[in-house]
Amino acid sequence: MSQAYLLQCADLAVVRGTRCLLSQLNWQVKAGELWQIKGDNGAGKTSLMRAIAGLAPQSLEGSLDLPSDFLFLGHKTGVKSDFTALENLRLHLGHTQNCDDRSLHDALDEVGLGDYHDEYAYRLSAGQQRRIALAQLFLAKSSLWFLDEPLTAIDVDGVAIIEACIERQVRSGGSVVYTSHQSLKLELSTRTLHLRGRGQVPDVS
Ligand SMILES: Nc1ncnc2c1ncn2[C@@H]1O[C@H](COP(=O)(O)OP(=O)(O)OP(=O)(O)O)[C@@H](O)[C@H]1O
Repeated sequence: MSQAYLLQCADLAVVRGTRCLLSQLNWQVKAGELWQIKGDNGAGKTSLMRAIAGLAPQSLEGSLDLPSDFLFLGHKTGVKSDFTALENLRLHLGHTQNCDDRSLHDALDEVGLGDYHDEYAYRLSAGQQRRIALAQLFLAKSSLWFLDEPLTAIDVDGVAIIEACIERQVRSGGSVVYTSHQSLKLELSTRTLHLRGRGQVPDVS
């Protein structure tokens, strides 16, 4: 893969069941770029991200090249209710990111969960549970982030935290690909991949 590109898709198609969602996707993401995947409900934004992230390999056709250490935050939190906030964060990071306990605590503080490190997730609100997952943005060393609807259930202060994380990632030479039905206020130019649904070729702009 060329050094300049973090993601390269060639002639990609995404299929769910018998339904082709998109086809002939030729798309490259360069280091330092911010991309928004747009499209109506059901156009295939989540399916595309999950397929690229390797979570639904059976739905993907075509060729794909990306770094192995990418970060994927799905629109479902994946938080386990009978684990504490700290345990969940440790679980999310798995073996891929070697983080000491201090860094984990600091990340939970950064997302406003300072008083909840040892609270079981089932005792946290929807937005607080989501913030556990978002704490990864303070720990991930990945060059490429995929964020699927990161603003879901997040309040105004939380949105500002996510915006700052995205800005920092892109300005430091990483790349972010995100979906959102809400607007992000970012001092960055954003490129767009527009999914038109029904197996059509997406627009790149
Ligand atoms: N589990 C599933 N099995 C089969 N088909 C599915 C499944 N989940 C989604 N689909 C199909 O894939 C299509 C795209 O869904 P997807 O969640 O990728 O859309 P989206 O663009 O992210 O939508 P939204 O904006 O509503 O989140 C849906 O219209 C549906 O037909």
